[in-house]
Amino acid sequence: MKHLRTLNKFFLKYKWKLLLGLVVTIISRIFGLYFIPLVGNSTDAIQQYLNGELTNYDAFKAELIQNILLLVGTTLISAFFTFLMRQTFIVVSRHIEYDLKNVVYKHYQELSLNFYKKNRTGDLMNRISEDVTKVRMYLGPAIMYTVTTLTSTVVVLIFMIQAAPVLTLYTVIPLPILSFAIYKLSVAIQKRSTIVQQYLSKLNTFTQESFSGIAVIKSYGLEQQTDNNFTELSNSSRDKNIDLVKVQAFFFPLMVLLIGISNVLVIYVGGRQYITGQIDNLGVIVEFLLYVNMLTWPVASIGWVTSLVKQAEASQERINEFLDSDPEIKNHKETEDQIKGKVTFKNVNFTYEDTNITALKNISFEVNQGETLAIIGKTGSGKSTVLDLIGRLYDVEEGAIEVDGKNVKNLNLDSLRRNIGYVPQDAFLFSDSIRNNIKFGKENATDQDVIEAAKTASVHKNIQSFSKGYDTVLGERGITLSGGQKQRVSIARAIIQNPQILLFDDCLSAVDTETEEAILSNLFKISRDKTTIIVSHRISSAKNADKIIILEDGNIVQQGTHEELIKTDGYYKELYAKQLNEKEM
Ligand SMILES: Nc1ncnc2c1ncn2[C@@H]1O[C@H](COP(=O)(O)OP(=O)(O)OP(=O)(O)O)[C@@H](O)[C@H]1O
Repeated sequence: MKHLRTLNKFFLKYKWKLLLGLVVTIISRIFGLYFIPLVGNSTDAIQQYLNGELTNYDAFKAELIQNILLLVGTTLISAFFTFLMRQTFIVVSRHIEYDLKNVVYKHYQELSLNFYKKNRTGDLMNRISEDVTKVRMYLGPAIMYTVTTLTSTVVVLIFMIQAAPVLTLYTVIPLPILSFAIYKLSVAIQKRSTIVQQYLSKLNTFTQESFSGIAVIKSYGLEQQTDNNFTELSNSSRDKNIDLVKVQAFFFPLMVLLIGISNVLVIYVGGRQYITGQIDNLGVIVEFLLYVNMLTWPVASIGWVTSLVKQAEASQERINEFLDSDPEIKNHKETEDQIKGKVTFKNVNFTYEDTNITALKNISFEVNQGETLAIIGKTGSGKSTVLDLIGRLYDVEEGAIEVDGKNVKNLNLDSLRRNIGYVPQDAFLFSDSIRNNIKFGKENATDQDVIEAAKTASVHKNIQSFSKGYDTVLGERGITLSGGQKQRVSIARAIIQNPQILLFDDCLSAVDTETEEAILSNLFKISRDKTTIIVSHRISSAKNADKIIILEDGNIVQQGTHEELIKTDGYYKELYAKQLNEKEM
């Protein structure tokens, strides 16, 4: 139970509701069982009247009517309290499920990129949905049935022992066997349902990927192969489901068999005791038959509840594994910082933990507030890594990265990131309206702000040409926009937040040189007091920058202005000549 201890704080939060649930359950059980002595009493009265021991017909009739009214009354009261019982326990379990999901989601958001690289999205989703649902089964039904079982068993046993102690002993003998058998069965069911669940996850991932990659599947003519793979997977999934159903089919017959054995024992032992005079009235046997049936479900539920708790324990362990993992990137300063934008790299070395690739080697440079730096280099030379390190998506071990002369590790993380407008290489747009995609950068932005940002990113005219304008809803991953349009919406999103540092990661690659020029000149106007770093493969993006650095295999191999670099032999000069040639052709 050690993993489930994490949930104790939630129990404390809802302690009064849970206590109320306990009281309500006890009341509902007492009233729920009260009808049994009434039935026994009525049977005895009928027996006495038939034997001639009771001669007054009116008194006999009055007793029966009184019993019937009491029976209806107590059952109604019990039903009402059973309703309240569900309203407390199950409602609390839903509240805790909600709280737990929020806690997990918030923690996920705080975890670093490295965590996301190590764990698959499907797994993350499963833990926040499937696993939390399993934990809810412990919080709601498991606790509710435990309380019901305990109260029912205690109340029933008190009633039974009062009526006939020896008969009680015989009739409860099969019940622990029933509980154990149900437990074994539940474990077998659980094992099989875990496998079914895994197959379901595989099927989901497969279908999701094949729909997302439908363009590749179609263009390579892979429909038949994909279809075959799907059929194979769904056949295995069906077989595992059939395995599960076979075991589940034992559940009710087993219960009926064991209830039957208890009933036979009541009739056999009770009958013998009645014949030998150890029991005075037949009503006791009738009462016991009802008691046994009232006890069966609670006792059977012990086995079921045990397996629910075991499943919840396993799920909570998986949830805790993520909850206990510390975000690698931590905020070391509570108070906010005013960011101006000067960026300095001092002898920075950086190696990716998972691939062991040293992406940056002894990198040093400085960009003052208001300046523009361009980073040029071949693919894989470390350009994107430079940008990622400024916003502390990763922390460096060797060397230092400073903003406004302070190590980024000592700045308030929130202030730092809010002052960075980052446009990634692969523009990611949410399945939402264009307006909201741009506003993502600044929640309280007005429509005018959105339009201004879109104008600066040279995408306003395109958006206006859509019939729904800024309200155009983008499909999953923004598929209704062209590559260049996506990049520009993504630029507008960075600009709207009015950050002090703008980081553009090769985000003009999909626009023509004319549009590129328009965007760069607009950016120049709005970023006079801001620091801009542009990563690019194109000279046209870099030529107006205050500084240009050339990266090769993680090293700075050249630096200077456009004018200086085109006069120096090296990568920049070659690239310039090549791109000039292409333009002329
Ligand atoms: N998240 C990552 N985890 C592990 N290794 C990485 C990661 N990102 C990049 N690398 C590796 O680090 C090196 C530098 O990559 P980086 O993305 O910084 O290059 P780049 O110059 O931006 O390339 P491109 O122009 O193709 O975008 C590459 O060898 C790459 O394989």
